[in-house]
This record gives sequence, C-alpha cells and structure tokens, in this order.
Amino acid sequence: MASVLKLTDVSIVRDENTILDSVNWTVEPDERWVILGPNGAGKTTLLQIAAAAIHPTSGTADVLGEQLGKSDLAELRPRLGFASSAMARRIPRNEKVLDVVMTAAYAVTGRWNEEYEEIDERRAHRVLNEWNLDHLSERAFGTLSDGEQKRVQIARAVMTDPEILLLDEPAASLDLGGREELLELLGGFASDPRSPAIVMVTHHVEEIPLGFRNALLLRKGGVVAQGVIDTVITSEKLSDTFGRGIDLTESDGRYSARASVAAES
Ligand SMILES: Nc1ncnc2c1ncn2[C@@H]1O[C@H](COP(=O)(O)OP(=O)(O)OP(=O)(O)O)[C@@H](O)[C@H]1O
Repeated sequence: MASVLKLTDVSIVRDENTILDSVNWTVEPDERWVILGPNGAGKTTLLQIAAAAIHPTSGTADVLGEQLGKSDLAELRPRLGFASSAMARRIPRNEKVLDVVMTAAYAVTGRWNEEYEEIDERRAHRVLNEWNLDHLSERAFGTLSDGEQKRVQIARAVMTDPEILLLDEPAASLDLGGREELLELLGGFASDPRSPAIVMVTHHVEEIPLGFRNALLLRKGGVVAQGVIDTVITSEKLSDTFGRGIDLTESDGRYSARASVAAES
C-alpha cells in the first residue's frame, strides 16, 4: 500500500527564517506517529503540511499520493481528519454536539438529502459512542468540559472515515482524569488495525498513548531522530531535543520525563 505521507527535503521559510529544515519523513497507512519537540520547533508547521494546509518552500510533499502544489486540495482535504484547538475555536459554542460531528460529513458529501441525513446521523451516533460522548449528543458544544470538547473534536475528525488522522496536542489543558480518559480512547483507536494512520503532536511524553509505535523529534525545524518509538524516545535523544539533561522512565508502554538531577560534585 502507498505511503500516506512522504516528505522529501521539505523546508519551510517564513520572513527569512527557516521553520522546517530539509525534513525527510514517511508515514505508512498502518503507522501511528508522535511528534515531540520544544515550543517553536516546527511541530504545528509539519502537521500543516500533512494536512495539505501549506506547501513546502522547497522539497516535495506527497499527501495521500498527491503532490502538494500539483493536486486539487479540495479533493484531498476530505480524506484527512484534523483536530486542533485552532479548529475548535471555529465551532460555534451553541452548536449541538451531534451537529458538530455530523457537519463534518456534509463538507465531504456536499449534499443534503434524506438518505444521506440518515446515514450520516447513524454514523455520527456511532462515532459519538466510540468517543464516550453519546450522552452529550444534544448538549451545546460550548457547555462541555475541556476534555469533552477535545473528544468531540476528534470524533468530528474521524466522522469522515479519513485515511490519516492528524491531532495537534489533543491532551493539552486536560486534568489528569481527562487526560487519562482521552489517552485510553486514543490508545484503543491506535491499536485497532481498521483505524487510519495517525500523527499526533504533543509536548509531553506522558501524553503518548499506547499503540503509538513511531516517534519523530524536532528541534529548531530539524529532525533530531525518528523511527521506532523505543529507539527515539530515550533520555539521550530527548536531552538533545530539549537542550537540557532529561531522565526518562518507561513503565508498561507509558513514559514520564523530568530534568536530570545534576550529579553531586
Ligand atoms: N506564518 C509564519 N510566519 C513567520 N513565522 C512563523 C509562521 N508560522 C510559524 N512561524 C514560526 O515558526 C516557528 C515554528 O512554529 P510552530 O508553530 O510550527 O512550532 P511548534 O513546534 O508547533 O510550537 P509550539 O510547541 O509552541 O506550538 C515558530 O518560531 C513560529 O513563530
């Protein structure tokens, strides 16, 4: 099966600053990737390329087999699922949760008739159920907790049955319980072979769900390391990425990290 993402020597330059620097990266359909790096490293910019929202300044980016800059993006975008807080801000606060999820389908079908309405509504209810949201389907989006809103964003992103799911910091701002509930759901989704390829940006190794087996570390627009997660998420490589000593611990597939304690002199 063809790669869902293939970036070759991709650079992005803005205001004479190189935000991404010769990135080479391939994502296969059955892969789940986590992207980690400090503030300003270029993580969101990389995700925007994957979402076909921006083109490389140089190099080539193929998204779902279509080369950016040479393809009709209007046809490409419905095949991508994207959840980010920037997108969430565009959801009207008074919109019913069921509608927030279901309208994702209208953007794809571009039509509205009884047949589609029924199919879409059934699928929306199924997706809401999968993300523990069925009891909230009639609630206004703006009345939900942060954790519930994050799950609605993901439910909306998967509503169209995308070929790749892109998540920009899905666990940001969640309390411990909300984070763990989300990670459990994401872990289950990632472990399901029927799920699409997934790329998730995060700031914290604690937010890596089970089932994510690949990682890419970014620093100042450059790739520090990428590949199988346990060869990439290491104390040494995280220290290189964040520019300070980091001690990593791993337990049952979950990670935690803290600054190294300076050695006693
Ligand atoms: N359109 C733009 N014009 C100029 N600079 C930009 C533009 N977009 C992003 N940048 C800069 O590029 C760098 C990378 O931004 P990006 O948002 O991709 O980083 P990030 O790793 O997602 O950061 P954070 O973790 O803080 O969200 C930042 O220094 C940012 O200020």
